[in-house]
Amino acid sequence: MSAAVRIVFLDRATLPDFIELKAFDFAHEVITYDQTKPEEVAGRIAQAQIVITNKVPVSAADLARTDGLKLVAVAATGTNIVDVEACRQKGVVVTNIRNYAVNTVPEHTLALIFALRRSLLAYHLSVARGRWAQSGQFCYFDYPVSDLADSTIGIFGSGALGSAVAGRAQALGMKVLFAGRKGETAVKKDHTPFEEVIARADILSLHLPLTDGTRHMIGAPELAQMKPTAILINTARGGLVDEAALADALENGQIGGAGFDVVTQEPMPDTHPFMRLMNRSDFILTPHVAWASRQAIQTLADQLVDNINAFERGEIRNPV
Ligand SMILES: NC(=O)C1=CN([C@@H]2O[C@H](COP(=O)(O)OP(=O)(O)OC[C@H]3O[C@@H](n4cnc5c(N)ncnc54)[C@H](O)[C@@H]3O)[C@@H](O)[C@H]2O)C=CC1
Ligand SMILES: O=C(O)C(=O)CO
Repeated sequence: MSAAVRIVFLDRATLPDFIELKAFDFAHEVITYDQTKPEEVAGRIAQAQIVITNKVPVSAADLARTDGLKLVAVAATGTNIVDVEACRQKGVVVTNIRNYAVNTVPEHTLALIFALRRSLLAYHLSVARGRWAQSGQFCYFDYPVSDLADSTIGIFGSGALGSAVAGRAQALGMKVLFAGRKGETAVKKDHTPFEEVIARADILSLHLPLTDGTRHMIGAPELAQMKPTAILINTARGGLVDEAALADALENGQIGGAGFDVVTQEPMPDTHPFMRLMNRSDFILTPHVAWASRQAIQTLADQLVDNINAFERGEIRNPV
């Protein structure tokens, strides 16, 4: 009989308790940790053959101490927490989860867009403060309200999520511009040069991975080129935007608003520049829950186990 494969799950608590993991169909033992601190990773994965991580970083130094590790199965689409190159050098396969969020992230993206374009939070809070009762008429106009129809959305990243947002935007009567890569002169078919999208879009929405090439792709120069009424939506990854520059741009009235689901350091520390923005009516922040519909998380969990079972049969699904 072959020895049981040791699977170490570093952050099970990033999947809610109501999510059930399907059975692994090979001889195995699972060691489950709810959470793992960065300094605990190396020790916990040293004797594992398979590591599951959602958001716990796995660095080259952590990999150096492993003996027999075959697979890092990322329980997410974004793999920026894993040193993929170091894995490649050690012959460790990295896989991710794909297409599970094609409803939940676009719906969350649109929710942020609707909320900002119609000042939903600002109106709700002003009603709570008694403003409606004091207004003397059936409505009041303290905050801007704009239709989405006939507006232009610039989408950065034309993969599964960018395309799914585009389809919904078109159904709402919006004009869609897919942005070319920053600094690229020859732009792909059906794409518009990066700088042109920055300048023309009423709504800019990010749907691309965090890499060395995309880090701070939206910084002070790009914010300065945006329309003063434009809003920036980031449901992709913290780090794509220079967050200090964004806070300044909102405070200086340089752009129209921002809706974020992700920040560079999660959980977000109290010292983060976004904490300055939390009482503004043109800013909304959610705590990385765009992916978190019940349906999407179950799909993710099922695909995670399917990928690992396939790997043990010799089939590599979703290699990164
Ligand atoms: N907030 C949340 O809960 C979630 C966030 N995400 C994030 O969304 C990102 C996108 O997810 P998917 O669309 O499923 O991935 P995907 O791999 O289908 O699409 C990513 C697209 O970005 C493009 N891209 C890569 N580098 C680029 C660059 N420098 N410039 C322009 N385009 C570039 C790729 O060619 C690809 O078309 C993930 O990498 C992840 O970080 C994903 C799921 C949930
Ligand atoms: O799938 C992803 O990349 C997410 O951010 C959700 O964990």
